[in-house]
Amino acid sequence: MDLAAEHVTVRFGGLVAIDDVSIAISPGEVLGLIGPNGAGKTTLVNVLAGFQAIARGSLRLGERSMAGSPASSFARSGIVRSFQSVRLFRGMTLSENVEVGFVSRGSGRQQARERALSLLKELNLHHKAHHPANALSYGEERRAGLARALALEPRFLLLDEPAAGLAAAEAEELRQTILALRDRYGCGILVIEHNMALVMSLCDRVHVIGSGKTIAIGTPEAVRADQAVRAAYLGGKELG
Ligand SMILES: Nc1ncnc2c1ncn2[C@@H]1O[C@H](COP(=O)(O)OP(=O)(O)OP(=O)(O)O)[C@@H](O)[C@H]1O
Repeated sequence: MDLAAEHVTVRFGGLVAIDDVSIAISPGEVLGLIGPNGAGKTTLVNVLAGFQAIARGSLRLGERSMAGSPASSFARSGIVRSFQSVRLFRGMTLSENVEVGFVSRGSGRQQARERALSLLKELNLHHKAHHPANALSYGEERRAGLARALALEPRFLLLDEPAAGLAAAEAEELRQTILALRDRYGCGILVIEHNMALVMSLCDRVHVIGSGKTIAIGTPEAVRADQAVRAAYLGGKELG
């Protein structure tokens, strides 16, 4: 069951932020969404997560039309979006932050606690489980954001620049974590990311947009070699 936007257009007043774009994510794949600043990446992810109304086009999860449904209905269907800045509940422990997600999906308190601890272990954060959420390092906070998103049991996980601000070693750790989570949970993962080395090594496919339009869709190798991508996206420079 794919999550797909077809021929979608989004306008902000007179500005066409997304112009007839079709994008699809399949379960179990990691799809990169790249493009220069202002290309429309965040807007497109907001469309897929149900946070942004569309002027034209369609949106579906499998056979089910999602356009016009409230954001809560996207979340209930397993479409989970993470934000660039992690919004943890600061007055709670890390574990409690994750438990909230499991409880919202119907787990009892005890089960939520067990599942939170097991997830934190997978993300190499169990040593911080009972620390206040405001006592995490930057890298830990980013992984905590991932834990929070995973506690919502996503079928599709939409990640907005998960590696922003991470050092190379932390970005590599994040890459391995994302792939392990994909393999374990089988969810489709869309990643907006400016770190090209990470995009090229993490993604099964890459969707490139510029000025609200699709420039190319393909494997990392195909996209890296694409003349239109080089010209429009990087002014002819080598990608990655
Ligand atoms: N709420 C809004 N109101 C008006 N214009 C908006 C709004 N959100 C985005 N835009 C405009 O739409 C275009 C696409 O923005 P968007 O944030 O989706 O791009 P992006 O590719 O995510 O950029 P970045 O890489 O800088 O985050 C930009 O021209 C932006 O200024």
